[in-house]
Amino acid sequence: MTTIPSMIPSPQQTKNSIDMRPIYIPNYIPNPYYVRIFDTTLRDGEQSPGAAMTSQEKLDIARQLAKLGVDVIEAGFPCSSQDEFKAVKMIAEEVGNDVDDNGYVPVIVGIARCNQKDIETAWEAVKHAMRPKISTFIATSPIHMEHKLGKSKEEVLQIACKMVKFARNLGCHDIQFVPEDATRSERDFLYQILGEVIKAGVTTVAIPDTVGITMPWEYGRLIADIKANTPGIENVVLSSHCHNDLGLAVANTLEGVRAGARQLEVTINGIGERAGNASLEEIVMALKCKRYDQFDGLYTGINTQHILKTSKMVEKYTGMYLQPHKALVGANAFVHESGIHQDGWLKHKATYEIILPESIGIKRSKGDGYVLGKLSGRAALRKRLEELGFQLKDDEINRVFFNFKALGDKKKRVTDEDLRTLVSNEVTHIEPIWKLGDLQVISGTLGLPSTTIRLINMNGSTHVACSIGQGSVDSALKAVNFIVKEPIKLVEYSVTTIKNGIDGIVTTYVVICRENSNYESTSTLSQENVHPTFSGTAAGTDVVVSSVEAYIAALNKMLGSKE
Ligand SMILES: CC(=O)SCCNC(=O)CCNC(=O)[C@H](O)C(C)(C)COP(=O)(O)OP(=O)(O)OC[C@H]1O[C@@H](n2cnc3c(N)ncnc32)[C@H](O)[C@@H]1OP(=O)(O)O
Ligand SMILES: CC(C)C(=O)C(=O)O
Ligand SMILES: [Mg+2]
Repeated sequence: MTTIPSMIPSPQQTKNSIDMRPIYIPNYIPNPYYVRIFDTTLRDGEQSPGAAMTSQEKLDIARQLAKLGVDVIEAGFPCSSQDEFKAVKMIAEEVGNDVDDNGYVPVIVGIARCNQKDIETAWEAVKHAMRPKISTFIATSPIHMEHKLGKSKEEVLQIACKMVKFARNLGCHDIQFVPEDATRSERDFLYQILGEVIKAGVTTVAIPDTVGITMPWEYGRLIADIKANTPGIENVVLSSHCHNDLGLAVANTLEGVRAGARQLEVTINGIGERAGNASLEEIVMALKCKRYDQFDGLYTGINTQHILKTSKMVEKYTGMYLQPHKALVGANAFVHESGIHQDGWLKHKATYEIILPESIGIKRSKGDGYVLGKLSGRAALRKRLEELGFQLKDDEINRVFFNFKALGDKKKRVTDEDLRTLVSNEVTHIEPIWKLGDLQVISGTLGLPSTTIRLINMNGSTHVACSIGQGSVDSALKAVNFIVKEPIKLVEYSVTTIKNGIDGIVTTYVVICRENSNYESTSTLSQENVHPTFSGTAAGTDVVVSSVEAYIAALNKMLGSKE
């Protein structure tokens, strides 16, 4: 066992030598403020239903995990299949020997049950790494020992010690022992078995909350109790391994580290068996955010700039897609929609953002960071309009804002296209060129729907046309097109009912632009090519009439607009 040097740096010294990774000694971390990150995305993460990866994909992720700077990569369960063995071996040979300029190379772990075949296979897979490690586990809770293993406490204790010694005799000197289902195990038995495997030669012991049943304060207490009661515990590194069945994996892990765990077992995006494991990004950023006020100066060696890239890679390879509101790496994690937040954020980012998104590798460009919708306010509307190249006066903003809110009530998002339409509506005050006279629709099961329409031009002339179409509305709009003879492209069409029931009022919203438009302009700020669009709305009890009226309203704006 390594003896502990007497010179331990203070938090202040640690503060000054920020993010220095101490040299790797299996059973001891030379800096008491350093927390090892043990990534198990490729082992427990892959146990997520449907997340299986090929050996090549696992190798790619392992390379990325090394860029992220994890201390330990649990690469897989070598005994589980041939391709899994190959994956772990490739990772050990390649990633496990790729030493960087600072001497960093990740430890490569293969997991094994407490039996000779698993352990031999794991060793064969990892032994070519510079820092190979075997993690061997056996359940210690009454329910698992009785119903799953069919073994007594004495048998489990004896198997565990025998298998640790077996692994050492193979030549493996860095061994982790895991008492599976530790949080439901009897305390005294836990202290006993941990004490015995430490004597048998393990370098780390992990305490898994295998079924995610534990409360944060219970998990913290368990770690503290193990530290206080396990013979020889000071000679090994204590590791936490928490599952998320009650959504507490991260909270439990953080309590674990506060109580003395100095290795944290985590996965990218929090993927893992059932509801997943503690998420690497959440743990690392929580430690970073609250390093001095809550965690006594504890720190990790993670290069946080690689978090987003790693998250995206794992999402893609596992097919485990992130919910938009996933902390830190979800699509909405740094996006603001409500007006009060947007206003604050536009004035000073830290009003609503606790970390710089750039610190986890998010690159923001213009227009990122906020979206417009029903709950947005004038500040964000003005900002986006400016980004799109529109400089509006206050009274114009107020009028656009009124219509913007009305649109927001109908749609989930108000897009840039919508904004351009709202502005074009605001700045064009047009005398109608066409009005609806009459229309008649024939529809049913006998033949195609057809519409006969009469439009009145501003010069007083009337024009009649008839058209068939895919449906009643389609036939009516086509009949309008026959009369007006303009190249119109329908960009958007939506109908909402204000009151349920067949007698309800329908509101129709139509957006059009010129087909093959040459009237393209360039937004001054975004430099995008922009086709002017024109909208119209109408309401009534007849959906076809309402649609035609909305279409004609948009058409009149288009005809009246200047290039
Ligand atoms: C909490 C965890 O995350 S543990 C890790 C879970 N991960 C996995 O299981 C993924 C990889 N697993 C596999 O590919 C397969 O389960 C294999 C290849 C390991 C084993 O397959 P099989 O031999 O067909 O066994 P099967 O999976 O059906 O059953 C597991 C056996 O291991 C035994 N076992 C379970 N845990 C342990 C252990 N830690 N030590 C020794 N034996 C164990 C069980 O009692 C059972 O034995 P039995 O068949 O005598 O009843
Ligand atoms: C086998 C161990 C490490 C585990 O994944 C668990 O108990 O959750
Ligand atoms: Mg687990």
